[in-house]
Formats: sequence, C-alpha cells, structure tokens
Amino acid sequence: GDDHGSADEEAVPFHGAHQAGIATPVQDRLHFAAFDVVTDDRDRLVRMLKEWTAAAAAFTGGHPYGSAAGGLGEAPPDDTGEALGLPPARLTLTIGFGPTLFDKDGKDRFGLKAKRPAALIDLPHFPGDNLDPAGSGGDICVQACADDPQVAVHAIRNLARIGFGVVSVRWSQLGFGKTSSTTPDRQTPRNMFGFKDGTRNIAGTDTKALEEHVWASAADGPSWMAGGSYVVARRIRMHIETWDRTSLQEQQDTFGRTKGEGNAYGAEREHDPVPLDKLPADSHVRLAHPDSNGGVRILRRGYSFTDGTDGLGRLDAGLFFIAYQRDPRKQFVPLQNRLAASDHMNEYVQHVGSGIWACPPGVRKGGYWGDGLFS
Ligand SMILES: C=CC1=C(C)c2cc3[nH]c(cc4nc(cc5[nH]c(cc1n2)c(C)c5CCC(=O)O)C(CCC(=O)O)=C4C)c(C)c3C=C
Ligand SMILES: [Fe+2]
Repeated sequence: GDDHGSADEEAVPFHGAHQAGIATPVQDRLHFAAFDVVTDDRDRLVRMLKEWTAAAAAFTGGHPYGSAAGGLGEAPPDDTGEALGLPPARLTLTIGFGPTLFDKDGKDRFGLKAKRPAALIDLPHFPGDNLDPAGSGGDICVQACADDPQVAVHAIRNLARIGFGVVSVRWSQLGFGKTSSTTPDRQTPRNMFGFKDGTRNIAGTDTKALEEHVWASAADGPSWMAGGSYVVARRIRMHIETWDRTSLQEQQDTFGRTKGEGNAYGAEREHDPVPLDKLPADSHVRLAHPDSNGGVRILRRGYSFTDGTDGLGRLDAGLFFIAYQRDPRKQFVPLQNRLAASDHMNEYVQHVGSGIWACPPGVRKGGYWGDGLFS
C-alpha cells in the first residue's frame, strides 16, 4: 500500500520510558475500560498485572496472547481470536490506578495507602455535574487506542477475560473520530459540534512541553510515578439537537473561533496566535486558553461517542474527554472550575461520567505494569 496505509498498520513499541498512548499520535478509535478489583488478595492482583503486561505486549505487537485456535479441544482457546490476521493497527494500551485502589471507604485493601500520590485527588464536584456513579470511577483503567476498532475491543475483552476473578469491568466507553490532534502537521479533526478540535493541543513531539505539563517528575513524588502522568476522563453529553438549531453566529461565539477555517476571532488562520481580547468573554477558547489560566496546559486525547438514543428521541452523543497532565490539582481542576462557572458552551453540554487515574511510567523489558508501585 501507500505510505499512509502502511503507517496506520504499524506496531507502536510497548516498552519505554513512558507508557505509549499518551504522547503517541492519536489513533482513530478508542475502547476505554474502568475496572473494579474484586479480590482483596494482593498477590493475585500482582499476578494478574504481570499477565496483563505480557498480553499487552503481545496485542500491541499484533500477536494473540497464547493460542487462539490451537491447543486442547476440550478447553476454550487462550485468546478469543477476533484479531487473528489483523495488523497491529498502532494499538496502544495505557494503564492507570484510581484513588479507590489505594483507599476504598477508608479501607487499605492492598497495603498501598502510603504510596498514593498527593496529585491523585478525589475530584471535587463541579457546578453542573450530573455524574452517574455507575459510569464513573474505577480502581484501574485501561485506555485502548487503535486505528481498527476490532483491535481495540479485542484487547479490552481479553484483558477482562484474563482478569476474571480479580477484576470486573465497571464501565467502558467506545470512541470514534478522535477529537484532539497531537500531530499539528495533520488536518485537525472535528468534534460533534462540527468544530476543529485540538488546534492548540500539546504536540506529542514537543518534549519540552511534555516535560513541563504532562510527565510527572521524580521531584514531584512519589518516585514510582516519575515519568508517569495523571489522566482525567469525563463523559460529556452534547445536546446536539439544540446545537443544530443554533445559528452559525451563536455557534462561533460559543468558541470564539470560526467553524470553517477554525481561526480565532481577530486572527486570520487556524494556527495564528489567539488575540484573547477579541474573543467573547464567556467563549470556550478564551476561558480555556493558557493566558487566562496562569499558563496551565493539558494534553487532550478525547474521542466522540454516539451510544444510540436516550428514549426521548435524542441521540446520546458527545465527547469522551481525556486529558493527561502532570498534576490535576494545578491543571484540570482549576481549568474545569473556570469552565463550569462561565463557559457559554455549558448551555449545550453536561458532564455525566468522570474518573481520575495515576498512569505509571513505561514498562522496562522484564518489568510489569505497576511494578514500581507494588515493589
Ligand atoms: C477542563 C478542560 C476542558 C474541557 C472539559 C473541555 C471540553 C470541551 N471542549 C470542546 C471543544 C473545544 N475545545 C477547544 C479548546 C480547548 N479546550 C480546552 C479544555 C477543555 N475543553 C483547552 C485547554 C483548549 C485549548 C485552549 C487554547 O489553548 O486556545 C476548542 C478549540 C480548538 C482547540 O484549540 O482545540 C474546541 C472546539 C468541547 C466540544 C468540549 C466538551 C464537550
Ligand atoms: Fe475544549
């Protein structure tokens, strides 16, 4: 095939200093899963994480975990098989540990309480939140991203299967049409409002910005998180029927950018600097811009979703917002406080799911997911 086609089928290295799936160019599809740990047995949890790591290395390399079609006729195959023959599709699997793994209603199930990072806070309630507890939280998250949905779904399904008796899926979210570019050289994708999304995101190649805003450092503490990052996910329902009856002027005023080119008000082209004073005071871009927030930036990696209809004749659609950062206390929380208080866009959106997890650094060869935490 051509260069583009083969690039989309490549394998993304699993091992490294940082987990893949954060600074990695955003793939087309998402399957994000939040798990609850259903045992109090620390050794069983560690054994599962070792198995998960081996499976994740196999899946991201385009291989099944164990045998998918051979083996004993009397037993189910090791691997469920639906990814057999498919290319790796740039699959990345990124793990995170939630607050409840360290402390669940005051209970320290796994002896990890003293290792909980201060930055792994319980997120506060934000004005306008309408969170469904069953679609929020989770002891462990796994973000699967790939250019083929079957590859991402296969990975989550098989991790859940391997984890039987140790973890169960609390909730999961499929996503399509990546809504944030981390590759500024490519065309910026559009969200369900029809606007370019990711114009001023942190580029995955911008090592300086990644060090400053995304990767936790050794000095930040705890040491097991050095080179890791914190992810906040929000399921944000978008009231697209209301939006679709809204005038172009009102739509553009909501963001402070035009719909076609995506230029900020007062600027010519999409990537021109944003003259903040030319944007409406309550516009999303003006409120979210680093100059309105003491220089705060986040790495956005969200996806659109449409999960059928809501029984009231409306599409259950929106943005599954995913943001990586070095410290949510200094980044997501103040940003979201400002947006929740004043964003014009609040007329059209509602946050219905939420989670926060500490994503450890990358796995070294011979290591396993979370080895720094459990050692
Ligand atoms: C708490 C952080 C943010 C939430 C939640 C959020 C939700 C959200 N955003 C859009 C659409 C757009 N966002 C854009 C820019 C933008 N958004 C945030 C933060 C949150 N967004 C930031 C930090 C920025 C960048 C600001 C800047 O530096 O200029 C844009 C403009 C294009 C772009 O730069 O990406 C759009 C469009 C939706 C639809 C949404 C929830 C449903
Ligand atoms: Fe935004």
